[in-house]
Amino acid sequence: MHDLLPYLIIGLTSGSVYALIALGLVLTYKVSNIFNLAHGAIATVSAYIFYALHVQHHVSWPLAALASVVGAGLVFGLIMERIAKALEGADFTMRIVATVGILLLITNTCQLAFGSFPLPVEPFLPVNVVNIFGVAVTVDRIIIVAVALIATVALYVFFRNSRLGKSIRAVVDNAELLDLSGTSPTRVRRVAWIIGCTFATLSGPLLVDTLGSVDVGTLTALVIQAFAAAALGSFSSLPLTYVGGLFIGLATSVSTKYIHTSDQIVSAIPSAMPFIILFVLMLVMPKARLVVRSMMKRKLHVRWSLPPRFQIGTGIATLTLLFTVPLWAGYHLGDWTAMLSYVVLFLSVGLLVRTSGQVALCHATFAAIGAVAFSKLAHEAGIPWLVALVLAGLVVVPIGAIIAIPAIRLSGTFLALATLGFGLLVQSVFYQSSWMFGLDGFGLAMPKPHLSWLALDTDTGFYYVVLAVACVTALVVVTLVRSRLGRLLRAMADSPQALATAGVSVNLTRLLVFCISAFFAAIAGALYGMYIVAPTGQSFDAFTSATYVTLLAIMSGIAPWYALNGAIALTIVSSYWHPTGMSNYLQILFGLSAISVAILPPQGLPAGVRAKIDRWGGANPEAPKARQVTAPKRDIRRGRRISPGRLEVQDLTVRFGGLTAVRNFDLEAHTGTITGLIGPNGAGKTTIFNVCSGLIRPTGGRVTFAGADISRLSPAARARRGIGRTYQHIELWDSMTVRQNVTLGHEGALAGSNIVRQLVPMRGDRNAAVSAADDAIALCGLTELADAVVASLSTGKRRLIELARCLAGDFTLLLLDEPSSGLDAFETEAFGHVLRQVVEERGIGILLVEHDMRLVMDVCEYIYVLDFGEEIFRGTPHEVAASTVVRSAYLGSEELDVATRAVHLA
Ligand SMILES: Nc1ncnc2c1ncn2[C@@H]1O[C@H](COP(=O)(O)OP(=O)(O)OP(=O)(O)O)[C@@H](O)[C@H]1O
Repeated sequence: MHDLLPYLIIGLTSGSVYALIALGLVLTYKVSNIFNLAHGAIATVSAYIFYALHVQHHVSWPLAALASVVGAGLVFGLIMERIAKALEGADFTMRIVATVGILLLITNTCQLAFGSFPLPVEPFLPVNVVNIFGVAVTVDRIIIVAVALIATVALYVFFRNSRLGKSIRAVVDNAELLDLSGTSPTRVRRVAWIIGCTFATLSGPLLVDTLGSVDVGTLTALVIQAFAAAALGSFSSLPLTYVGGLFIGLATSVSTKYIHTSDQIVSAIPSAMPFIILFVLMLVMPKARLVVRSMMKRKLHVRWSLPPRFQIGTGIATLTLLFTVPLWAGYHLGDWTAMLSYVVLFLSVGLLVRTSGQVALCHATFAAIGAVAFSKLAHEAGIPWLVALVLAGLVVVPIGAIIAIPAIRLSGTFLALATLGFGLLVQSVFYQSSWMFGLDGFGLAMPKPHLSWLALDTDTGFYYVVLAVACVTALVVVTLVRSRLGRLLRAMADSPQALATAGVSVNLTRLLVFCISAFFAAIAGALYGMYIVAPTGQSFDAFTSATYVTLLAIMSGIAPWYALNGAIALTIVSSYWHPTGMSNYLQILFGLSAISVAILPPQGLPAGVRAKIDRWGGANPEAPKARQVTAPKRDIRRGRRISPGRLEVQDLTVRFGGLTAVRNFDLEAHTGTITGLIGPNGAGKTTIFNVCSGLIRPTGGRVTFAGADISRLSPAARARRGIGRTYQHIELWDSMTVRQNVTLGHEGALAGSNIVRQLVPMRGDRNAAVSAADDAIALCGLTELADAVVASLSTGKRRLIELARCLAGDFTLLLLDEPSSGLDAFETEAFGHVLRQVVEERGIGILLVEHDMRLVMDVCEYIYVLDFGEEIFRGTPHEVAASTVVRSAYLGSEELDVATRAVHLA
């Protein structure tokens, strides 16, 4: 034990600093839903201000510390609150992009001002030694631990007892309510941001004292320790976050005592401890804790791209230009080669981030492993160049699959965190090992392609090889984006839930896209490594993955243009124009662009100009033009009556923590009828739907469909069995057209859980899907809007599209959740008519949750009435209308009165 004490003291000291940063991170996350990746960078600023005042201008350390902690804390608190407010309507991708932008801005400004090398600082806290349990401890360590403890206790007491602290807690729970009570949520959030940033700035000088130097990298990367500590505190509990920080410090320090080995990988474990903890926590933490509260969905951008004719023209011109590069590039040729390898990398990143909407921050790691695998295969094993390149890509595919595991559990910021943690873990444990780049620092041997009859290993020859690989990659990615998988990915980006309830095994889709993306990133890494000649770990720094994602977020255009633009911005600009600090200025520009793109999504070209270009290019995609729909006079599926089935819910109970949303509920819904499920707000209707479609696991009870117990089936499997649904809060694939949405409603079950079918349709699939979509679109009166992008349509139309999507699918029972809300009286009547028609002609069943009682009474044959999660009545519309129990549950509801009168008159 006595031997252990020094490690415990070191661990407590560093852990205290981690705890401080983590507390600030949690506080700001709680009030704004923003995980600030730049939180460590804010600590860096205070460290540099302290350095400038104390070391360069000889200000006494207490004054320098006060100025750097309070000054930077206040300024950053105010700035960050403004940015967080501007980001309120932004989706999670843009939130991540904005904070990476801030990180780039801060770190590169610091590097311009103070250089990239560590600056030494003499310890300024007292270093006299005191004896604790027989161990000599310097006073500075005691001070650091005490400062963190006092700050944590003060923060806790402030939260519990002060009015402002209570307001901060209230703003987390219900900002509107706080506003109504007369306290400005903005002011409260501002205070929280100032406190949060001050906790970061406080850790800056403390860490400088412990490390004896200031540098950008170390302090900025501390955000990972902070994230790990915050994860241990479930991203919400301040005391647990403090304990989490201490735990990480202790785990790191104590493991150095016990891990003494010559094995390079095992010996790297202590320094990688925070990344290991973060990654493992992301894998094992209960999913419920990883749900971001009230996070905005992906923004509804109506994407515009050049008409195909112009794209082909631009493509030919670009290819011609790229083909002639060796003729005029001179000594810049190498940079053009690097640029092309980045095109491959950015296409791979874009497939994940832009097409499928998943922010993964580990592509630098995929690239590093690809480079290493290629070196081993081509250099050590002597495998022919092209085979080695493809094999290097394939080696990384299983790693992509492993990363897809957290992607299945996590989304948004948490996926970004887990993947960044993975990248840093690989970097700190494996980069220096002989498995990867080795300790000698000489770099990998990267053979270039060699043919006896063609000079491929010259600079020019190699340029053309990389150009060829980039073109093939672009072709494959563009084809993929336009293929069935591309449609699934775009749908997944907009609403994975809707995709799952359309019958698609979304996890498989995720797995596929991660594997494909990892494959191309590995190829890019190998090519980039060949360009560098002898790459080392530094060529693939894990943090650069965040820069790639940010860069892609600010680039316009569809594949492959965004990749080309991004690669040119990253490599070619600084190749031709390189004043001192150019790369820093460029990164600052990326950072500023990322912040502005996140805050103010680019509007692109004015609509008039776009329309003109569309006309010149012979396309007019934005105008909702009525494509000649070949809807048959009779629905081709009308003749096909489905076999009778029954959805049965037995003894269902659903609890959310202490709240029982549904209690011992039974229900039957038959094919060939419309069954109503009504009840006041909060009665538990949507919860029952979620259980039936597999989105919620009930606390008790079971669900059977067509005689089979489906209680344990996934949402996609239930959809494939014939249960379709719409959502109370419309879940459409907003970036797609009406026709694409409805067609995918049919294609979903065909893609299902089959890896090949998700990639390529069977013969005839496409025609069947288009035909089913045309029918459904015509049935719902949407023919005129078939080519309109759904994001641009009214709520009423969007409800109809959701119904059409369901009708295009091969479903036998539809769960419709408040489908008429947003429709006017005329549309509702027509809607009721459509429902009756499909039930009559196709024989499907409908379970209808609806607040429009007139519609319910009009179309339903049997109705279940629910209140506070329990059935209060069941019967025919007449019986329901006559029931005093129902009337008292709906006390004051005019709708019920009107509808009741309608029933009695009928
Ligand atoms: N994921 C959840 N976590 C905690 N509570 C939940 C969750 N989902 C629903 N609830 C609660 O369960 C109860 C039933 O909600 P539900 O949405 O099923 O009601 P509803 O009848 O559909 O209401 P409405 O007509 O307003 O949509 C409500 O008190 C709601 O706040």
